[in-house]
Amino acid sequence: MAPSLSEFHKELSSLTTMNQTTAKAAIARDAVLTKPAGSLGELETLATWLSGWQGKHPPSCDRPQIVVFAGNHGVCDQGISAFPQEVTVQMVANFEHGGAAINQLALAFGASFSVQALELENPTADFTQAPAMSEAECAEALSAGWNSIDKGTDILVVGEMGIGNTTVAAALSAALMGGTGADWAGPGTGVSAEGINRKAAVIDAGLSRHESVLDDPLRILQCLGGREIAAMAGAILSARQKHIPVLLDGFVATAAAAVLFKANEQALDHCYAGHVSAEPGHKKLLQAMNKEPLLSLGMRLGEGSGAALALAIVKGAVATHTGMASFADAGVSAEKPD
Ligand SMILES: Cc1cc2ncn([C@H]3O[C@H](COP(=O)(O)O)[C@@H](O)[C@H]3O)c2cc1C
Ligand SMILES: O=C(O)c1cccnc1
Repeated sequence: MAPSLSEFHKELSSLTTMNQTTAKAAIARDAVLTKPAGSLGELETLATWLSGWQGKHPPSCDRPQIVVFAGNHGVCDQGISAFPQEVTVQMVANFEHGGAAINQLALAFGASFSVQALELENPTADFTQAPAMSEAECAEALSAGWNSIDKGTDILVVGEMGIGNTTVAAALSAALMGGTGADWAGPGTGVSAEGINRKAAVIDAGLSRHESVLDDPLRILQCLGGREIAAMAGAILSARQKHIPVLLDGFVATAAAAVLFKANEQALDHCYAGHVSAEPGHKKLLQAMNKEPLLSLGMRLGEGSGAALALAIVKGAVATHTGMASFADAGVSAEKPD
């Protein structure tokens, strides 16, 4: 049977929850490791978060999976990117040959990598003219993401490639969080100030055309989104139901996640923000969802690259949490009472 949006609505209303027993086991172990209490800062929070969402203690970061989804956007007809649309399919070939930034980051941090091209020869409709996708197309893209997670994956990074998709992410952000095109449009691949104004006007046109669906996040995704963005949303939701924590990448990946957040404010509790992108809308979008980024490196690439770098931090959290000695085992004196 063809997938439908109602199945994803159903998943969003029956989310798995964090395992309190394994989260507590992590907190208890943390308390006896040979360091002053709290001295590993965010690494301690990460170890507990991983344990809780993986539902196991000790937690692991041995089988990270990075999946990049690629899609093309009809809204490119409005002249909203510094690059031509054919770069999407050219970059897919580059990913397949190992030549993109994300290939090198996957290698550097021992992650598996795959790319899924989603009907690149058939771009979504220009959202200023029509819904970007039919309901069936949107559900199909969500399903592609839902089915993309490998057996044994213990942490997931989703990334994207799609010329024009910072305009799409900004339109989604405005529709989901409020505001106008000017509040969310940014340079993307490097458009001029005039280009940013054009992006803002295109987004405003999309918002007014699809005004009637703005109270339903999955309809917003269908009307203003794109295939790679729907696939990222499907993968993030699938990871939740499979007890796999997720690292969020930049503005575009976070806009996909924001669809889930607006449908259910608990839907991203299994997600950590890997980094904050230089694309200006990203910081605002993270703030709207109460997410603190792990890294801030001025990156603005997408492809999952910022989240892939954050794998190094998560690996550090797991290594210290699992490998350190306890005060008792190491014969180190514990803190004196006051
Ligand atoms: C060579 C190249 C590699 C990329 N890798 C990611 N993106 C990023 O830039 C695009 C979004 O920016 P805009 O909305 O301005 O088109 C997306 O494909 C995103 O993944 C790239 C862009 C280019 C040109
Ligand atoms: O932050 C991102 O996801 C981003 C920024 C610029 C271009 N592409 C993606």
